[in-house]
Amino acid sequence: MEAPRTPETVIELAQVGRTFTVSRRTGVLRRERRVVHAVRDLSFTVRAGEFVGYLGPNGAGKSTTIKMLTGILAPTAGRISVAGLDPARRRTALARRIGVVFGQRTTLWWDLPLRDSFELIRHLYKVDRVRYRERLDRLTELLGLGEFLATPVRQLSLGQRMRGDITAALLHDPAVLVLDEPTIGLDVVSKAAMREFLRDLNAQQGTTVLLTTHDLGDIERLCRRVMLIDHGRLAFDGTLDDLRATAPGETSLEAVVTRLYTRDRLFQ
Ligand SMILES: Nc1ncnc2c1ncn2[C@@H]1O[C@H](COP(=O)(O)OP(=O)(O)OP(=O)(O)O)[C@@H](O)[C@H]1O
Repeated sequence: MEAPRTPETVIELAQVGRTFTVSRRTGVLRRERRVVHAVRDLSFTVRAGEFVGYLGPNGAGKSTTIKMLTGILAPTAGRISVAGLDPARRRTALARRIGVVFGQRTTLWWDLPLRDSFELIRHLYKVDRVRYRERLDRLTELLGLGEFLATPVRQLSLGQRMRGDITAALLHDPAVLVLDEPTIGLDVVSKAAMREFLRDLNAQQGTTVLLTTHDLGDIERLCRRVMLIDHGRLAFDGTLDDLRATAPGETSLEAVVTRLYTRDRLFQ
């Protein structure tokens, strides 16, 4: 009998660190320089087809990690590989293999109709015209984009814009999708639809998803695995059940996570 194949590793971080040097004025002619460790000694792997939640309190280092995974920031220590590439050195090549959505800001062209933004993205990523057409039709149907494809992005509601951003991130059929607060500000119906879409994408197409969110409903409904980062370090990595088991007696995930966030300190 053949041994089951272990899915390949698509994201790998080995002892990754990222520091920022900040300076502040402490007197008329004096400045004090301070080194901020946004991420320290961070190591983890994500395998193809996983749906991983990446949690942490404000300032924990989530955005810094995502920026390093997508090549926007280079690490100051350690090694990163995403889809077999070093993100900071191979940013353009990586862009063809991953999709990224920042819930707080759009990657679409503000003044252009949604359809034209997609067409520009097709050119940027050199997506074959026939495959692009098929994919756009499919995403239009799944995300209900039809009625506002001709609308300029600036006139879209937040929920419509978010569906546009998700489509833009998926047009080139990436193997990895990185989501930074994709449901922020969405109403309950739009949020449920977005979650259902993401769950199907992962289950049916095997797209690997790394999701950062402060919405624990996203985590409960989507993620089998959860990583928790605190002060730039990995504080927890396990299944949702493992996470619940860290705080026996707590019934809600919110209470469990609150306990972990505040275990050692409050607002340090
Ligand atoms: N460009 C920068 N210059 C200086 N310090 C920075 C910079 N970017 C991030 N930091 C610091 O690094 C730490 C981690 O920030 P990061 O934005 O990664 O946190 P986060 O987990 O995404 O927080 P939030 O949930 O509030 O978005 C914080 O202390 C932050 O002030």
